[in-house]
Amino acid sequence: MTAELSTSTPKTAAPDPEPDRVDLRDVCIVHGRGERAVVAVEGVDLTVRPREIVSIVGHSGCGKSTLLRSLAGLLPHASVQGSLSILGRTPDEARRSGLLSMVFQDAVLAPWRTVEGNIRLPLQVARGRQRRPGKTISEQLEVVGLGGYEKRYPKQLSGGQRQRVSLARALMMEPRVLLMDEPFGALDEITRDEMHTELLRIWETTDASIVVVTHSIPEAVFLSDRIVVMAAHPGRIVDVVDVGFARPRSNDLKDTPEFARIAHRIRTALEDNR
Ligand SMILES: Nc1ncnc2c1ncn2[C@@H]1O[C@H](COP(=O)(O)OP(=O)(O)OP(=O)(O)O)[C@@H](O)[C@H]1O
Repeated sequence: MTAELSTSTPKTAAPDPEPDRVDLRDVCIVHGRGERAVVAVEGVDLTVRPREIVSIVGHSGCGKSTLLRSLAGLLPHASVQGSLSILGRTPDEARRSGLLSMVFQDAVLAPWRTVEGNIRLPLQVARGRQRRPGKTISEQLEVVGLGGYEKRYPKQLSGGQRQRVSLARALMMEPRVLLMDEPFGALDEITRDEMHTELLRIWETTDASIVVVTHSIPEAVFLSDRIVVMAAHPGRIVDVVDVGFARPRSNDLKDTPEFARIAHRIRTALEDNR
């Protein structure tokens, strides 16, 4: 499906933006222009409440990463239509002020910098434009279970440890919204399970909402308060599933019938909308 959007469309906050939530209204995102334009996302409405964890699942190419990148203000303004409000601000403003940060699948650490140097990097780039960090680097490393690792280099860390550093870096400015794109996709299953409980433990120490893109249904069910199921051509939301498990959650939850029931509903929504 192709479409062309006005290049003058600004990426704006919603008309009456809620100051405490992420709000998307009728968001449409087009990659490219003219003949080559691809409608990656169409008609998306989504609200993420304070301290909510929302997962986005869907088949490859349905627009999950595109949607997440739009929330982070990482797409050209002209490609995004509709209103996006991050705690009453535009995505750009939210990212620049440190209200929002992002974790990617590959930890994206500079190999020539120590753990400490990697965590410090975004603070140096921002040079005072952001709010002051709430914790020291050492304190933040303690939070992610890597106390004493300041002087190590990325190559001296396991995949799970690198992702913890990436998380520590993202949390330095104490963001109110954390966006995660397949954060554990490159990890083996055992480490992944461990990182699920670790992420929830760390999240308990913050006041952040999390939006996480994942290909893993169990990961989505385990982490989330709500799961958004997307389908492709064009990328759109086809189901939203509430997950009511109490917190804190332990990995035993994954063996329960209720967990299986929710996972089944998600799988069915994905199959029905292939
Ligand atoms: N920079 C780009 N230019 C043109 N088309 C793009 C660009 N980025 C993504 N697309 C297209 O937009 C659609 C959505 O891509 P996106 O990466 O958001 O999907 P996804 O659901 O995250 O996929 P995956 O699960 O494989 O990562 C796809 O059809 C993709 O080919």
